[in-house]
Amino acid sequence: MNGAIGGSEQGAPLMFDHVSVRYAGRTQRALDDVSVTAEPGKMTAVVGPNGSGKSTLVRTLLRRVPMDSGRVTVGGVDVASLDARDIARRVAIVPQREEPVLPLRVEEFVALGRHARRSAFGGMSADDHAAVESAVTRAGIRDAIGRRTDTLSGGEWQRVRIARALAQAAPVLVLDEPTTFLDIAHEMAVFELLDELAQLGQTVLLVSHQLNLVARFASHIVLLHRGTVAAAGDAATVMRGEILERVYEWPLVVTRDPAVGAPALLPLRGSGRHRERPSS
Ligand SMILES: Nc1ncnc2c1ncn2[C@@H]1O[C@H](COP(=O)(O)OP(=O)(O)OP(=O)(O)O)[C@@H](O)[C@H]1O
Repeated sequence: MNGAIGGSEQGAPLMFDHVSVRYAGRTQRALDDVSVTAEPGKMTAVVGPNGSGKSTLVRTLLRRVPMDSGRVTVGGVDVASLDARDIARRVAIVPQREEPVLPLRVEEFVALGRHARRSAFGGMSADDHAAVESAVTRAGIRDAIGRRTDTLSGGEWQRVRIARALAQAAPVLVLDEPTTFLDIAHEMAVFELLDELAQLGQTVLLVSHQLNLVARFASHIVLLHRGTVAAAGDAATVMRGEILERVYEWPLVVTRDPAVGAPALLPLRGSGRHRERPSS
């Protein structure tokens, strides 16, 4: 990821307000009275073990899950009152999973991010072209231009999907595990890009399993556990050994990231004769 950052939309607060969700056929709620606020100008991260409800929270934004109670607002407007196009003008989402369905070229796929801003029969405007161009540069996918999306590697496809969301130029950017499949350099570049976008005023909500990078970059962290908020706050508040061991059900220590001094998690070998404990 590289290139000039410019023309970012100013963010709007994204609020999940006492949200409860129960999927059909399940006795347990996937989310139980969860409240999360992502503020403009900040990177907010939602973390937690597999199945703790992170993607469900993202899905409530698209109204794709049955909410028992609560509401989700963007800039104070309830998403229940908006149609899909209105939501897409306000929130750009990179979902956790997605396969290239149509045989599109990369630049055509990124241009889909402009859909909500175009008239039904109009072609691409100069603004649309500029937004696609900027997204391609920011996402570092220029080398992939001209290629078909179904020929990309996992990491290339991930970055192309991020580019489509950037092209949307929405005030709120929501990414569900955007660095899966990415190597160290591309993963760091994504975190640095999101940090820059947040500093420019956008609202950035990130779902991630990369706790150590989240601790370095996010200003606000929400730890989900079995559909409830186990901890929320800055890295020092959430990245605590006793909390993380209980939630992840695995022995670990929290140490200091030598580069920046942020809390850093070190999982220990946890079973049988390999069980480790730090020497004190
Ligand atoms: N469509 C569905 N129908 C029934 N249960 C579902 C459905 N989608 C998710 N769940 C359940 O809801 C709970 C939360 O799932 P969710 O996908 O939100 O977790 P997650 O925190 O995103 O997990 P991961 O880290 O594995 O992606 C899990 O128990 C999951 O099995």
